[in-house]
Amino acid sequence: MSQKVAVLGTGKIGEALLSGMIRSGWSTADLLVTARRHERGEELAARYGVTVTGNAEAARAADTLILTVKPQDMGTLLGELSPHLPADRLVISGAAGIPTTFLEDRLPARTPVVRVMTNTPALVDEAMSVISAGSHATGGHLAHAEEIFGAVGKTLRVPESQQDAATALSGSGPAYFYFLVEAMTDAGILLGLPRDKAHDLIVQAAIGAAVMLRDSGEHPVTLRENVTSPAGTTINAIRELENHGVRAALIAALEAARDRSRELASGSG
Ligand SMILES: NC(=O)C1=CN([C@@H]2O[C@H](COP(=O)(O)OP(=O)(O)OC[C@H]3O[C@@H](n4cnc5c(N)ncnc54)[C@H](OP(=O)(O)O)[C@@H]3O)[C@@H](O)[C@H]2O)C=CC1
Ligand SMILES: O=C(O)[C@@H]1CCC=N1
Repeated sequence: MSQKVAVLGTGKIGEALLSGMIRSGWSTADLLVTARRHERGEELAARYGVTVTGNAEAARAADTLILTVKPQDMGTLLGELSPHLPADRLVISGAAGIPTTFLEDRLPARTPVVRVMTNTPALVDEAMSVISAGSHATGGHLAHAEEIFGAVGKTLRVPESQQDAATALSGSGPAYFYFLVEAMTDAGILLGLPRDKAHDLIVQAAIGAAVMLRDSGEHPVTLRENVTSPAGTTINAIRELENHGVRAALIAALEAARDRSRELASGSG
């Protein structure tokens, strides 16, 4: 028997997941989506050939519901779907900061809830989706969440107490790398390179470094030391990074992201 999956609140993350599920072979007949705006629903139906429906109907029809609204919209969405949700349906939340207890308190008793923090590289099947069980979710529910999010990249199970940290590292993580690329491209302009060439050089350096980090088995320190010749160019740059406190800035930045994730826990922040 086919399992129906509904994506509720299909914005950037919901669409990234939906498109990945279709790319990886899910039948559109088994997928439902909801959107707040009529024109957004029409856009998704035209782009993917999926059925667009209301939140109440999705709650009644789907075996698994994936909620990809903003944390601030989660309370309203749960209010819309909860009265229509049959027992034992799996509810997966993709929202930053929102604890599984927030959903459990607003859904029918003993509803299994799984919390997932994915990231935008889902669009190119290179996401990291960090998965935690709520109090009524079983290993089978976690495995089902892994099957769904495995369509768009890697998955990792963590205790829910680590979700705010995971959100700071990997949910927000791509933004830090885009920021670094943007800043280094500006440096290329300062050094007299045309912007398009500076961009290409930095992006390829990022891709090469990322593949080596993933595939070489070497520690990042070793990889950096291998680039850093005695009395060479790289050590001059590293000294400036240390002088400007870049390491401390990154630690503080991720701590601030973790703190914001904690603040979102009420769903109203
Ligand atoms: N963007 C990212 O990099 C990541 C985001 N997340 C999490 O994913 C979630 C979604 O983020 P993102 O995709 O960026 O946000 P978007 O605003 O792009 O998507 C959320 C969508 O939900 C819709 N929506 C809101 N309320 C309802 C409702 N009651 N019924 C149906 N649809 C509704 C919104 O409609 P409308 O268009 O009218 O606003 C919007 O299209 C957030 O909780 C975020 O924390 C997680 C990992 C990474
Ligand atoms: O900035 C945010 O709140 C979302 C969650 C993780 C990435 N983007």
